[in-house]
Order: sequence, then C-alpha cells, then structure tokens
Amino acid sequence: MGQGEKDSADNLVSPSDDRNELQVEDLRVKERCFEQREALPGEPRCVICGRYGEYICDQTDDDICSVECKTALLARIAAETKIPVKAPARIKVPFGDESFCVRDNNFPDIPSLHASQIVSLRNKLDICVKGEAIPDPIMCFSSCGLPEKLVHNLDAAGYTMPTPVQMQVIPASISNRSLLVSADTGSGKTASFLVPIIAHCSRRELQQCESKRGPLAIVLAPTRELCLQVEDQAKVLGKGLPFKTALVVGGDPLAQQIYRIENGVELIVGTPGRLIDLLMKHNVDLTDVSVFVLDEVDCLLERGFRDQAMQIFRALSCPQVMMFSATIHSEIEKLSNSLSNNMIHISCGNPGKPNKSVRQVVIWVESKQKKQKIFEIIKSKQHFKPPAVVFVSSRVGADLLSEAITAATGLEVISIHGEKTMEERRERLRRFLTGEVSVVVCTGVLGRGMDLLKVHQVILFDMPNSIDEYIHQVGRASRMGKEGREN
Ligand SMILES: Nc1ncnc2c1ncn2[C@@H]1O[C@H](COP(=O)(O)OP(=O)(O)OP(=O)(O)O)[C@@H](O)[C@H]1O
Repeated sequence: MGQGEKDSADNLVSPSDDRNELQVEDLRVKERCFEQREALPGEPRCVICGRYGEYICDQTDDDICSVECKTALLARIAAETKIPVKAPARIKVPFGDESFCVRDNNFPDIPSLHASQIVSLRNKLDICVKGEAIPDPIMCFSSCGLPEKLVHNLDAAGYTMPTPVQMQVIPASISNRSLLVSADTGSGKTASFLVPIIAHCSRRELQQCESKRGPLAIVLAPTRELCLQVEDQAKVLGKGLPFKTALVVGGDPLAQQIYRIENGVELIVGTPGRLIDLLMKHNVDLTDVSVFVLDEVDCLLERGFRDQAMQIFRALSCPQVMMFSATIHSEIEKLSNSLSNNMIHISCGNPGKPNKSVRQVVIWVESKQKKQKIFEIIKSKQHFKPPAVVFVSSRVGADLLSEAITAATGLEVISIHGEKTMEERRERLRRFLTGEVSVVVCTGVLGRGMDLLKVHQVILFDMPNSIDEYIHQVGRASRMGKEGREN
C-alpha cells in the first residue's frame, strides 16, 4: 500500500485476534433458536431471528443460528421462489462487420470466427492480448458452458452482456490459463475472475463426495473493505449454487473464520496478513486450491505485502494465477511472469490512465486555504455533486476534516480509515452506500477497487503519492462508464 494511507500496511492486516475464540460447545449446530447465544458486536447474525449466525444452511448463503431458523428460511425461500428463468438461447447471427458469433469448442454447433474477425473484434473492444494459444473472446455469458444457475444470477444482477474484460478473461480463465490483466477502473474485473471461479467450484460438487471440501480458490485483496465487497459479489453470483465463501480479514474474530473454513467452503477471500495468521495457527488444508487471484496485484506485490502474498502462493501447488489491476507496470509484469509459465497478458481500455468518463478539474489553492475551499465547494449548489468521497493522506486528517466540514456546512460527514474498528468501518460504509450520509472523508482504504456506484464526485484534498493511486482514487467516481467528476 504505502500510497493510500501512510501507515496502512500494518493496519490493513491486523494482528491475530483470538479474544473471541469460541468454545467447542459454541461450535455445535443448535437445534432450536433459543439455544443459540446473542451475537457479539461485529459477528454475523441469523437472518431470521438476529441471534449469532453461521453458514449452516447448504441451500443458501445466509447466516443462520439453528436448524429451526434454517427450516423457517427454507420455507420462506420456497414461497418466494419464482419459476426459474431459462438461460437465453444462443443466437446465431450472420457474419458481418458488426456482428460476431462465438467459437467455443464445447459448443461445436456455434460456427467459429476467422482469425481476422477475432482481431477485428478485439480492436473494436480495445482488447490487447499477449501470449500463446489465447482463447477467443465470448460475446454472451451463456456461450462458454457456465452453469445455468450462474447465467441466471448474472442476468438477475443486471449483467446482460459481458464487458470487454469479461469477454476475454472468462474464456481464458476457464481454459485454466494464468493471466495478468490490466483494465480501466470500473470495467468489471471482479466478475471476470468470480464467474470462472464459481463455475469451477460448482463443477467439483458434481465430481466429489460431500465429505472432502477444502477450499478450491483464494482471492487476495489489499483492504478489508475490498475483500468484503468481493465476497458479497461472489455470494450474489453464486447464490443457489453449491458454492460457499469465507471472509478472512483482520478485525473479525478468527474463530468464526476458521469455523467457516473447517465446515467446508469453496472460496476464501482475504487480506494477506490475516490469511497468513490463519494458516500459521491452524491446519487449513490448501491441497485443493487450484485458483489464486491477486486483485490489485500491483499493490499486493509491493514491498508491504509482497512477502506475505508470495508465502501464500508457495503454500499452494502450482495454482492457476490470475492477477488484476488498473495500473500494472513492467516490474509487476516481470514478477508476475515468475509465478506461472505460459501466462496470458490481457489489457482492456486505457489502463494506466484515469478513466475517460471522469471529468478532472484542478483547483489551485494555497495549502492554508484548502479547508476554506472545500467548505465552499460543499456549500455550493453548483459545484457540490453528492454523494462525494474526499481523500486525505492520514487517519487523523480524515477525522479532523470530516468534523470541520460538518461544523462549517452543517452536513453530516463521516470518516473511514484503518484506525476505526471493523464494525465501525462496516457501519459507516453501509451508511454511505445506502445514502444516509452523502460525504465520506477517507484515507486510501477506499481508494482501490471499491465499487462506490452512486458516487458523483471525488475530491482529492491531499494529492496521493503516486499517479497510480491518483488513477485508482479518481476511478471511484465513474463506474461502468457513468459520468463522474474529480476535483
Ligand atoms: N457485465 C456487466 N454488466 C453490468 N454491470 C456490470 C457488469 N460487470 C460488472 N458490472 C458492474 O460494474 C461495476 C464495476 O465493476 P468492478 O467493481 O468489477 O470494476 P473493476 O474493474 O474491478 O474496478 P476497479 O479497478 O476500480 O477495482 C460494478 O458495479 C459491477 O457490478
């Protein structure tokens, strides 16, 4: 990290926290709801009754306290379940300049494109590829043998068409190739690795008995918030499939995370430090892990995280490695090549530059006048475009500035940084994302990867230390090509 928050690396990866180690008795699945204890602050809660909850319900990914509540939940789901939507039929379109069909060896009835048509398609979509025997891009999610339920979940999430990065990454990943992917901020990189992971994990269920369920995939990300977001998205896309996830981040009790993993999960999403902590203290079987994702790879292979990320990599046996960021430089390319042979490099859009949809406005002010200027912007009907994120370089600065804005403008402003407890960070982020508060002042913990969908304005109160962090922070303002603004 380094750039986002001055002392962030140790903060993002918290030391072990076993104050909440659960007793063996507590780990027993409870028959009745009243036998379950109340949830401690920050612990998962049963979606039915609000007591302490766990993943005990195979058919859903919700936290449940007891068999009794599980029955109630399943009854509720059954009542709500609509007739399943069938995956859209594959449409054969005529070849021509503007229409493309997809070659897929699993679907020989679909005619294949000529090499020149593939080149033309990639050119039109700004997809550059480097490597040997690169699979062709897909044009729809239903064309590469994904489970029908997954295609349905994508559709339900509003993902009607893959984005360019997904078009190229999904087929390459399904072919078990290791990838280094650079693509614009907000271009859909997360689903591009989650979709193949979910497809891969659902396949295991068909092949193996229930008894052995070590994790199959690990996603590493540099901040707790980003891990939370990735796990949430994985749950949405994997809903109804035999696909369970565990979140392994500092600030949450380690005992719960271990319990979840020991009970069988397919995917672990975590920060490097907490994952190492867990692996050192507990005998987690990683034999089956065959997919290793480094999200924000340039940050994860920087000095603060590199040793930990590499230690986790070495604990795995020749996994498929997929690495993603909007900013990838030549040193990262070199380093990534050492993680796998026969790597494919994919670049989409204009990585390494601020997203084109963000309008960038520079305001020159003396440092003493910076606060006054931000008060003016926030008070101005013309210039203030909430929801807004204000980035600063220190934790204390985040607290002080949020208080100062509130005092000067009367607007409720919250701060988020690594010194807050996990519970506070979660709650504050929830309040911001649901629109309860319209301005958040934060350090780099929200600078990378966070999908702050409705954000219209990003204010860089303190200029970040590097152009890369600038690109990521600016990228919080425009997701999926939506108009954004940066001051
Ligand atoms: N195929 C799709 N159709 C519609 N929306 C999509 C699709 N794929 C992703 N999205 C949405 O686009 C937004 C941005 O996606 P995502 O967070 O994965 O971007 P990213 O490339 O990882 O960005 P960053 O570099 O900032 O981390 C999210 O809100 C996501 O739900």
